[in-house]
Amino acid sequence: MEPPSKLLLKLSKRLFNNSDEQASFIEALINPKSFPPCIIWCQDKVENLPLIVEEPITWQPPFIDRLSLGSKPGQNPLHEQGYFYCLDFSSVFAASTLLAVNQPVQVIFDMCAAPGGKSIFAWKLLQPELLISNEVIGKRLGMLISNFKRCHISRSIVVNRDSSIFAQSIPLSTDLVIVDAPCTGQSLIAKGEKAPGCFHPSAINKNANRQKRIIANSAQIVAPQGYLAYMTCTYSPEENEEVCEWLIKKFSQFEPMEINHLKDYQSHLTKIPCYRMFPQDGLGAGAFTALFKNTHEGEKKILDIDSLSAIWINMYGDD
Ligand SMILES: C[S@@+](CC[C@H](N)C(=O)[O-])C[C@H]1O[C@@H](n2cnc3c(N)ncnc32)[C@H](O)[C@@H]1O
Repeated sequence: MEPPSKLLLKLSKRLFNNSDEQASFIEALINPKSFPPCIIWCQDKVENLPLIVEEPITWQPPFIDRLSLGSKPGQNPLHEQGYFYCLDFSSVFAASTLLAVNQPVQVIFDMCAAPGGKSIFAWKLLQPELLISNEVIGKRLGMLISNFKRCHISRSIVVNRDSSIFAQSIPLSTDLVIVDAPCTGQSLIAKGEKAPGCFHPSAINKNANRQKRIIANSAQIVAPQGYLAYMTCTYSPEENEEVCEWLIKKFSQFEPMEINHLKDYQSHLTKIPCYRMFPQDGLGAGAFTALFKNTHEGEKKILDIDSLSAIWINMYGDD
């Protein structure tokens, strides 16, 4: 076990006032552990799943199962048959703000989609008429498309453009935009994975600038009365609360929403409702999440699918 770096110590002091909390956060990072895996049921659940399912958290949606530590759901034949998609509980936590979306959603746009977890969660929960999943990095498209094919994610299209293109081509057209932003990935450390330079101020700054650019472009495609969800898997306030504060300053029509089921996880690092899960909570390596509503009244613009230059389409349930 390596001693905590100065940068990690500094971050812990910014995140927690209490020295015990600082110590448990640092301990979770320098002494990583495994967390129970989860699955999203994309098709109907099967009886007698040959995997041990943990007691659900109170707000856990019925299409999610948390499995016992060490379960390998990806090796079960039902996985290959597309019954479920595997993800970690941190992703479930982050996507769970979407449980607060309380109006019908016709179009969902996932701006940072590969390998597809948040897209599939949103598709299953909100059953949109159309799911548009964008992945800007070409070599990550294969896994996104193969997951959608395997899990039979219908009425969906995959696109591959920079967020600025969509801000221009499909403004005010989408009921829900998800930004699961590229980030420094500090929570990977709590899983025993590598994230080189993730605590370094220059990496944090570079990511924060990219996140602001992506969320600003994404905000422009949200329809009046639509939603914008922002999430990361990193701990730095610059990439999380500060991006959200920047967003509402720049686009004052976006109102951050209170998420009742996450109130115990509310971040004390900002006055606006934002939610964090930490590795020392024992459920997952950590996540940040917030949901905004576009309070503008007005007409939603019609979305021209042809303008998107889709690279994969499954409109009829075939793949
Ligand atoms: C945290 S991952 C997304 C995980 C995915 N939402 C899921 O739940 O499976 C962030 C994604 O953003 C993509 N990305 C990187 N740079 C980007 C950019 N400039 N604009 C949009 N997405 C970007 C990455 O390729 C990566 O796939």
